[in-house]
Amino acid sequence: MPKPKKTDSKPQRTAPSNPTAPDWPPLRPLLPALDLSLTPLLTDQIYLIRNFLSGSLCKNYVSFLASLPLTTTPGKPKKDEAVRVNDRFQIEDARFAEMLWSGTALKELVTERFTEEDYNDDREEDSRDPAMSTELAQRARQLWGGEPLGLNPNIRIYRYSAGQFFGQHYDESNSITFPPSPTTPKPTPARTTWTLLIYLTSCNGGETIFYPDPTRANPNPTPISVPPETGMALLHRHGDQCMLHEGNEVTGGEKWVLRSDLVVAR
Ligand SMILES: O=C(O)CCC(=O)C(=O)O
Ligand SMILES: [Fe+2]
Repeated sequence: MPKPKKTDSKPQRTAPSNPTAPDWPPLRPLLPALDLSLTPLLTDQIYLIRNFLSGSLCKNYVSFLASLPLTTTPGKPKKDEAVRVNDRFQIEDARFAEMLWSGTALKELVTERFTEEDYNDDREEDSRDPAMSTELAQRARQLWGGEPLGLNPNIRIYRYSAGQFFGQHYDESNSITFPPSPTTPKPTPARTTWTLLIYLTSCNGGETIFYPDPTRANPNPTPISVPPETGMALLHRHGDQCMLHEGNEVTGGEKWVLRSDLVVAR
């Protein structure tokens, strides 16, 4: 097995909305937020939101993204970088990050509906109780590694065609200055704690595969394989507690992914 590498090792500062940012299509149609849920695949490590974006929205996005100037990542990585072969587009776009956070179910799921108990019928009564909402905020900070502010304006688009892949690696946490947003009117010291992947297509192969650390009790744990599913979002913990993972080789069709990160206050 090749030595796992780190990615995104350079610290980055966020910039305000980029004037050269793409004219992103609206995030519509969307499924009603109440029909969506944050489902644990591995508690405290990997969560899924099925149908986070609708099929028609994904289709529309893929045709739009295909018109952007994607560049092929060379197969020869810099020292200490994971081997990755895909076509990418990267942009600092705080406005789009805010659109993805507040203009979808994400903000509500991450800040209010992230535990099984919160799906019960008493939810509305609970959230009106100040003691309950303090407890909820405390539990959110525990799971997400701090108070969730939004998404990393560093937006990355990946296209993997047949034969392309992203080798085994860990995702690093980055310190950023979170730009002013409706919830945080001033620039706020922040850091990324979870990776957000949104699959815009299904394909053959291309699974995101996570490798749990071997333990004494389980020296040979089964890898956790997530096949790309149109419109599904995946959140996984990164930084110190990141699991080793990879984007398996695509064997048929195209895998399109939109990547950002969850940002919390420092
Ligand atoms: O494309 C994938 O399945 C994985 C992408 C990934 O690991 C990353 O963006 O860091
Ligand atoms: Fe990764």
